[in-house]
Amino acid sequence: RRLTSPDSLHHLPVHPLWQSPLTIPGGTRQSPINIQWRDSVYDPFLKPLKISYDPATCLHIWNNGYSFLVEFDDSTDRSIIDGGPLENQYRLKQFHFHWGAINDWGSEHTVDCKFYPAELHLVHWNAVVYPTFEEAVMEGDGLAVIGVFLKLGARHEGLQTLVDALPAVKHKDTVIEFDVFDPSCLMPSCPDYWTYAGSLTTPPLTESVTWIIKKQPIEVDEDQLEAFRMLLFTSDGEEEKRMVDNFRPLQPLMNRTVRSSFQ
Ligand SMILES: Cc1ccn(O)c(=O)c1
Ligand SMILES: [Zn+2]
Repeated sequence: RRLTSPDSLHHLPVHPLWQSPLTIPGGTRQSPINIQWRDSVYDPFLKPLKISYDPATCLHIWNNGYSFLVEFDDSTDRSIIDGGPLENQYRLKQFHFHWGAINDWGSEHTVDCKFYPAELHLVHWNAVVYPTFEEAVMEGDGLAVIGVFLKLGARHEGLQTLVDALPAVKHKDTVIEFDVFDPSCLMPSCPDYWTYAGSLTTPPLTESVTWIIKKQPIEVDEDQLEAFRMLLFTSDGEEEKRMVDNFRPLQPLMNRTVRSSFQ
């Protein structure tokens, strides 16, 4: 006996993405988490993170209905990261952000329970071991995501070229060409990071991510954060819903240790 017939499902309220299951049954390494600075363990064997991105691999920006993604040509090893906690190199596929309706919250990870107004995620996959991104998403060592906190401060000139393009992707499922951008301009100058084993923060929430969270935030100004907040979750013609608060709630640390690359 089917508990819910297919047509009855259509009458359920539509859940925005991150209000999808808050916890994964049997999940032991979910993300995001609070990083308690004093509980993180310095690991002297952690290497410096090596980043080499080719700006020409940038393809387009698209509003996928829960963030805006800047996607890259990942058919070759032209934009990769290596070193850090990683066993081999990982290919850049896309980067996106999570942010709040106001500056008091918006990041996915917190540091000593402090939220930042936004968080950048640069998503890479293990093309050395897995043939496709889709397969890597299902494997424990499949993905590596660099997290960078955004704090309110000076205008970020590198981010501005991205901000200027956002009005063109206001609505869900809109895309524009964006063919030269070097995401390394979004990296803070300090090399220090925390790292831990976690998951995607959006469905399928698979436990396939080695997280590398930069200790130092980058500064952006109020106008740049406001530009994120004028994007819409909704498609053109639908009742407008501002794209804000697109972050997943904190998940239990369970049996994990956060390592630091610094003392
Ligand atoms: C692959 C993936 C998808 C969504 N988010 O938020 C991530 O950080 C990584
Ligand atoms: Zn993310």
